[in-house]
Amino acid sequence: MSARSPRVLVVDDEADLRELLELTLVKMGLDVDSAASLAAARALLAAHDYQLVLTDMRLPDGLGLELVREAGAAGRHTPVAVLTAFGSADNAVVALKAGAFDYVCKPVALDQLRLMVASALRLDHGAPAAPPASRLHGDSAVMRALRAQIARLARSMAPIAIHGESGSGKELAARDIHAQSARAAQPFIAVNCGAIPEALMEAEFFGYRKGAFTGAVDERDGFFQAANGGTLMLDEVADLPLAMQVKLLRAIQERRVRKLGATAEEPVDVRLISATHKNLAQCVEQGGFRQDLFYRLNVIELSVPPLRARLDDLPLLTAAILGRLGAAGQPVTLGPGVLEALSGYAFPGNVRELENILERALAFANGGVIQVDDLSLKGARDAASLPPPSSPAADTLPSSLPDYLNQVEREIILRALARTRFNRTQAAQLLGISFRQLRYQMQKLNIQEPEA
Ligand SMILES: Nc1ncnc2c1ncn2[C@@H]1O[C@H](COP(=O)(O)OP(=O)(O)OP(=O)(O)O)[C@@H](O)[C@H]1O
Repeated sequence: MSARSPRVLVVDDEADLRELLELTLVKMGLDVDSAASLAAARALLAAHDYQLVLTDMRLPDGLGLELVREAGAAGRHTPVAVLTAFGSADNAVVALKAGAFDYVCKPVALDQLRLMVASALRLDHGAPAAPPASRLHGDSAVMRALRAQIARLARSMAPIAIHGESGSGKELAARDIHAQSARAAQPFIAVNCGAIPEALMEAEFFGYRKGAFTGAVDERDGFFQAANGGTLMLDEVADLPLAMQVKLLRAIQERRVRKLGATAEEPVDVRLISATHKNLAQCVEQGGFRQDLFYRLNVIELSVPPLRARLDDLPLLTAAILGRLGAAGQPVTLGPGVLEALSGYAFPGNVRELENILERALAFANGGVIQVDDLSLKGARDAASLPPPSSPAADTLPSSLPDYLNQVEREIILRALARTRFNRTQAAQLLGISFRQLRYQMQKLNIQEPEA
């Protein structure tokens, strides 16, 4: 073996398994050392640099977890992966929480072992040398702590659950984690779990073979295959129907998925990030979310604070947003008192709402200078707490809730379209939804552009 091969340490007291692991790793072109106890492992770790340590959980003189903790405490960046008995989610989760890079279930599936090892070795070669600048602007203490936490978490495979109000920057945080990880060159796929019709979910997540169902004219990959080697973000994860939760749990445990209509499963190497603005633990208590899936997804929690809890960030955030808005033409600046006015606002829609407020203000502003009046903050508050003109009186109820909601939605979309002269991109931005969502809702509600 050439001196430049990556060096890996295998720690296991079962001679058979140790040999199998050694053989597999040597075949991957690696230099392999092995140890049968913690003491032997420590001696080797003190003498050599390893790119990966793979250790059994239970060793004659202690727990493999101790190697995980020691690597962390010594500030060594050696990733440590743990072998755990199949089905013992506890061990896997405990190891990840303690800072393990990843885990492998016994009996060891060699294809999965190879994927794990390859992904650990990318830490040395694939991770961006200088991690890209964070997309999360803000200089408040909470924001700085969040960025530091992200930089730490990016190096492992541990699933991360991001919690935060709508528009607070959860997706941005997830993108940061991915961009700072050794997976950065692989895909980042974000899925809005609330936006997929239940009947299509399995096909969307796992893919399908040609002819699996009527309309399956070609073979298609699902989100898992698309994110292979990279990161899969499950946004609005609380909206997953229970039946899909079961299937997802299975895919996560087995690290394999089966396309609809296929007989064989395929291994997938995907880091999971989930996000929700709901209290997931409460959803579990109320029976809307499976405890076992919660446990698997919630290994490491990241919380993105609402904008009103970090108003110190307003100057930087505003500058960044204005920089973007002004990029097309003349620079945009703020008139006197504007930042103060913004500081007094509660931002129920968080940074996304700040973006909308500034964009709308710019449309009203003269000469690229936004004044306090242009912000129409009060209006923004009214819009948030809506009652539309045709709302029923407080003590009456609509005869049909869906019809009533459709009517409300229709009126608001029409208002936004009127304000933007039927520019759907701008109208979608005003409403804080995507262009596609707006187009879909317009079709659903039969809103048509007036003939010129
Ligand atoms: N700290 C920040 N710095 C700069 N831009 C930010 C920051 N936080 C959020 N944004 C911007 O605000 C908008 C909303 O952010 P993002 O989509 O990440 O929020 P979210 O929490 O995922 O929202 P939702 O819950 O609705 O999915 C985006 O346009 C994003 O670029």
